[in-house]
Amino acid sequence: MFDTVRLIIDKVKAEGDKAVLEYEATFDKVNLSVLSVSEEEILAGESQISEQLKTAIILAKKNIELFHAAQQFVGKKIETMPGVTCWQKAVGIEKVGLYIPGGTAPLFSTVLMLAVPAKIAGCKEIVLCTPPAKDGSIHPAILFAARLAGVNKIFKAGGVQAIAAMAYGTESIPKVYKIFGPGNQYVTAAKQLVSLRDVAIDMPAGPSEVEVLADASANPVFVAADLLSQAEHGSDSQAVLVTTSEKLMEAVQIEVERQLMELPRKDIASQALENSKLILVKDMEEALDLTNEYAPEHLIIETENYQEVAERIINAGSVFLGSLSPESAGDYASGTNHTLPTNGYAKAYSGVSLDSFIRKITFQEITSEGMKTIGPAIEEMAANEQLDGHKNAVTVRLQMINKQ
Ligand SMILES: NC(=O)c1ccc[n+]([C@@H]2O[C@H](COP(=O)([O-])OP(=O)(O)OC[C@H]3O[C@@H](n4cnc5c(N)ncnc54)[C@H](O)[C@@H]3O)[C@@H](O)[C@H]2O)c1
Ligand SMILES: N[C@H](CO)Cc1c[nH]c[nH+]1
Ligand SMILES: [Zn+2]
Repeated sequence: MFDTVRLIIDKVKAEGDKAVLEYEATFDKVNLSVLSVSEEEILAGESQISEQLKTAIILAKKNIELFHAAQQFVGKKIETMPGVTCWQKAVGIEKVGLYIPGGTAPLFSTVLMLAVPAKIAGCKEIVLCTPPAKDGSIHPAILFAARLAGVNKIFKAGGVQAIAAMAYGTESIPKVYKIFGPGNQYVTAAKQLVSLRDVAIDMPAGPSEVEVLADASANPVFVAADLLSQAEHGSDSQAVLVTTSEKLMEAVQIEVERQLMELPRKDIASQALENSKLILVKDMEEALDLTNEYAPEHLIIETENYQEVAERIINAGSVFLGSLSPESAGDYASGTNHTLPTNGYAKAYSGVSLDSFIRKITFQEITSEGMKTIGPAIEEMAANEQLDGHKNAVTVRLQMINKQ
């Protein structure tokens, strides 16, 4: 797969819009003449959305805003020695590219998860790419959420070609400094390849995963619903139950089969269930070891003492506590971000947050008092690294200060 992805990236890098348009015809089966979404299309899209959906999107945006605005960095000035002051300032990344998946479902909720923190961070240019439908349109809710959250430009491009276009720039799609957003295995591979040299990325956020960690107190109807909620994302999604109760496991198995039949996306979900597992463990210790080793993107803890269990989680993307906290809450509207590391990457990466959209610049200011105290140590270290130019930059200042 990486070879195919590399080929697409190279062609987009060399041929720009022409290659993106060709790949849109190949992979999304759509014949486009332009990639950018016009103002008229955005307005027409907005008029197609029901008032109920607008209200729900506005509610979700408000919660996501509240949660991410509370993550604002407050840089403290630290006097490391008298007269030597150091501090950090957070600055938004100027140009960011958001990828919104659209292959199997139009994920307009992901627009909020990425554009809301980008806006709070102060990113100036927020570009969005998403695959169009076969008639060349973009789902109206994607357009509505994008406008609401402050996206500057929207383009009809999906998959590898979209990632390559944002990484290198084309005639119409601007080059950005960092690319964000989840996607299927092709999108994730493309993000990893372009990030080797040319652009930053948030993290590998691939096919969705959920683990439910449950004991005998859990409700099998809820557990089955949670497993299926992620299985329906794609045939490569994973839904895992880890439980200390054989009785619960059997009840969940029956419930999954029953609820699956009622799901419109039962074909996708049943393929995902083939990569999924119900695992019986001997005790909570074994459950915790297994969970921390799996490092699930999402973890739902439905046990009697879920707060104690949660204290012992060290590897997971986002955790949902108790029987009334389904993953769907975090996927849409509780306020936390749903763009999260998959495939074990939660051991090393955090999900998207306000921090993902900023850099911290360090500052320092030294007074003559500070230079007198710190200067000799710098001179000594520079001389021993045999870097006399460095030493001299301090010496000339100390000479001037000592003359005063
Ligand atoms: N980890 C997270 O935070 C998170 C959040 C939301 C969604 N997701 C996941 O995002 C994924 C979305 O996937 P999707 O497929 O629906 O949409 P997508 O937009 O990621 O992928 C669609 C694109 O894939 C490309 N493609 C398809 N087949 C190809 C091929 N054979 N070769 C090259 N390119 C090809 C096409 O260009 C198409 O535009 C799901 O797996 C979902 O679970 C993850
Ligand atoms: N569960 C996905 C994250 O892995 C996010 C999502 C969007 N819409 C519904 N769910
Ligand atoms: Zn989901």
